[in-house]
This record gives sequence, structure tokens and C-alpha cells, in this order.
Amino acid sequence: APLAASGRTSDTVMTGKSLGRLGSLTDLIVERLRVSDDVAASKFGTDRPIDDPVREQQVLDGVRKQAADLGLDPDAVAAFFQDQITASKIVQRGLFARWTAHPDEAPTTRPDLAQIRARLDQLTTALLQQLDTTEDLRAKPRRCTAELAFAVDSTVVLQRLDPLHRRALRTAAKSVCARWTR
Ligand SMILES: O=C(O)C(=O)C[C@]1(C(=O)O)C=C[C@@H](O)C=C1
Repeated sequence: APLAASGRTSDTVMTGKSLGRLGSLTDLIVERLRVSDDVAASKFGTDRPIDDPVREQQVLDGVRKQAADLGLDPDAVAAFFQDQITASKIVQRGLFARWTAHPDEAPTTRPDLAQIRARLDQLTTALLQQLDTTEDLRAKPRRCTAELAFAVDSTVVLQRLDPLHRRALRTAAKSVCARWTR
């Protein structure tokens, strides 16, 4: 049973499927936020800055292409992924601050950023598939907003998100129901 899943907040393996028609989408959004913990661990204590404008441009160019292939609006999809990047930086900055204030909580191993980015690329494809699957629902603003609130609330509980990841999730979910103009 998903509610029986326990463990520490930031490294629990996802077990619960969040609820409603946007549950799979919010689960993927949260998984991307969790991978941001690994991104932060790969950069903390190195010269590599949290902001990498070159990589961001690569991500956004890539999603525009994939969106066009799926028949989704590239601008709307890029706006969604811009929010995912902003949310990732909220997590990274929050963890940097936490680890600086409490060095005993800082990671003791440094994961490889190239491998993490390959994982982010996989999540990008999965997220795009969910955006495609949910396109009809997301085009209905009121139903979408209700479904999104339901999915986000269930995700927060089932995945036991801490305040930092909750805050990031709010930013990441901002444009899920934005009107699809095309
Ligand atoms: O790949 C990185 O270095 C990340 O920090 C991840 C990410 C992203 O969310 O895709 C976030 C911030 C960076 O500016 C670039 C990309």
C-alpha cells in the first residue's frame, strides 16, 4: 500500500501512484525534482555553478523539437520546461543552503553529472508523452485546475515532500493548465 511507504524524505524510492488523471504527470515532475537533489550533490563543493545557460538552451531546443514531432505547441511546451528548470534551481539552491549551514547533512559522494543529465533526458521524453496524453484535459482550464490540485495534494502526501520540494513543485506545476494556444 502506498501510504505504508516510509523512509527519509529526500531519498525514498517512489512507490505511490498519485491520484487522478494528472497523477502520472505530477509523479514525473516530482521525480525530476528528486533528480535535482543528485544534480546539487554533483555540484556542491565544486566550481560548477547551479546555473548553466548553455545546458538550459540545449534542453529547451530539444523539447521544442520533440513537441513539434508530437503535434504539441512548442512555445507552451518550452514554457512548461522552463518552469521545470526554475524548480530544479529552487531545489539546488535550497540544498546548497542546507548543506552549507549543516555540513553534516552534505552528501559524502559526488555523483556524475553526465549520467544525471542522461536520466533528465529520459524524464524529458516521459514528461512530453504525459503532456501529449493529457492534452485534451489540460485544454479545459477549470477541470484541469481541479485535477491538478488533486494530483499535487496526493503527491505531497504519498511522496512525503518536504517544504523545499513542495515549494519547487508549486513552481513546476504552474503552467500545466495554461491555455494551449495553437
Ligand atoms: O544540468 C544541470 O546542470 C542542471 O542544473 C539541471 C538544469 C535542468 O533543470 O535541466 C537546471 C539548471 C541549469 O541551469 C541547467 C539545467
